Amino acid sequence: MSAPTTGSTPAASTGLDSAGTDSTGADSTSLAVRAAGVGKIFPTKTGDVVALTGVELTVAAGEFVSLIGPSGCGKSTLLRLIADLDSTSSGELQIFGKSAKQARIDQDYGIAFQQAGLLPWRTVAGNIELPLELHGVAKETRRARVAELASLVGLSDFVDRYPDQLSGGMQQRVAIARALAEQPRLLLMDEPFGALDEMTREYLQGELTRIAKDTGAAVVFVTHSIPEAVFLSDRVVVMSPRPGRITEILPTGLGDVRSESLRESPEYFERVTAVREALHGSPVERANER
Ligand SMILES: Nc1ncnc2c1ncn2[C@@H]1O[C@H](COP(=O)(O)OP(=O)(O)OP(=O)(O)O)[C@@H](O)[C@H]1O
Repeated sequence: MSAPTTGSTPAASTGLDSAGTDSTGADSTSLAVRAAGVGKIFPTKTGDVVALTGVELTVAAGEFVSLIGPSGCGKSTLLRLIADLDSTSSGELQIFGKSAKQARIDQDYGIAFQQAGLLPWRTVAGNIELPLELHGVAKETRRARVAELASLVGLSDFVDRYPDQLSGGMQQRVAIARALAEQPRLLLMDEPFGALDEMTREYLQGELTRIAKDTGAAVVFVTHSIPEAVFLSDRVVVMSPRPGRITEILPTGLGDVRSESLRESPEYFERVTAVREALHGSPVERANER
């Protein structure tokens, strides 16, 4: 993971000047994601739903950014726009300086969702190599890459198993390996640990920070969990609904290595409190609202 980059202020700016250069001097092609004034409206029978408005966000190469906010604030919509699974209604979105469509064609990112979405009739190896197979990668190359990825996610002894022979956490690790198969520079993850028990979840959080660091991939991670967002991220993006927008971006500044002891450190509690207050207001503010 990289050090926190652009600011902690409410996301009033992309941090980019007119030359497409951010405050760290990086040009837009070295940014994993650049969203400038991005909006999304879903027309429905009962009227337009403004899912996102004025989203300004940059994610640096190798940076880990979480999106957090109440249900319906547009977290998944933003991730789907980045993944080119849906199109923006306004604003500009670039992935490594390209359109979302071009980045999809170039396989610049891998995706993992809450449901692992494995093919039950294929083994672990068969699932991991699927994207490579679909893109015509030779069998020998696929085999070597599967071995590498299975080792990365700690499943070397399970490559011949089928999904229904694996725990939920192991299935999710297969999904992460599959998302990494084509060595993407960006991982898009929508609550990938949401369906797991707390212990497995914490274990996989540690694994994911290690994998992100080892591969150098940037990560955009959607979660409902404040501790999870803080533990994983270089920056936490706080969103609010009606219409969905970014209200605050908080750098965690917790350093590159995420050890289990971090979860009990004062710095960690401080950041968790800061994100909680950005989401819900301070206890005094909440009491005054009652
Ligand atoms: N295809 C669609 N058609 C109409 N409205 C949609 C569509 N997809 C999303 N929305 C609306 O857009 C808003 C944002 O939805 P989105 O799923 O992005 O929120 P979210 O923050 O990911 O929510 P959750 O945390 O519950 O998953 C919601 O009001 C939702 O009802």
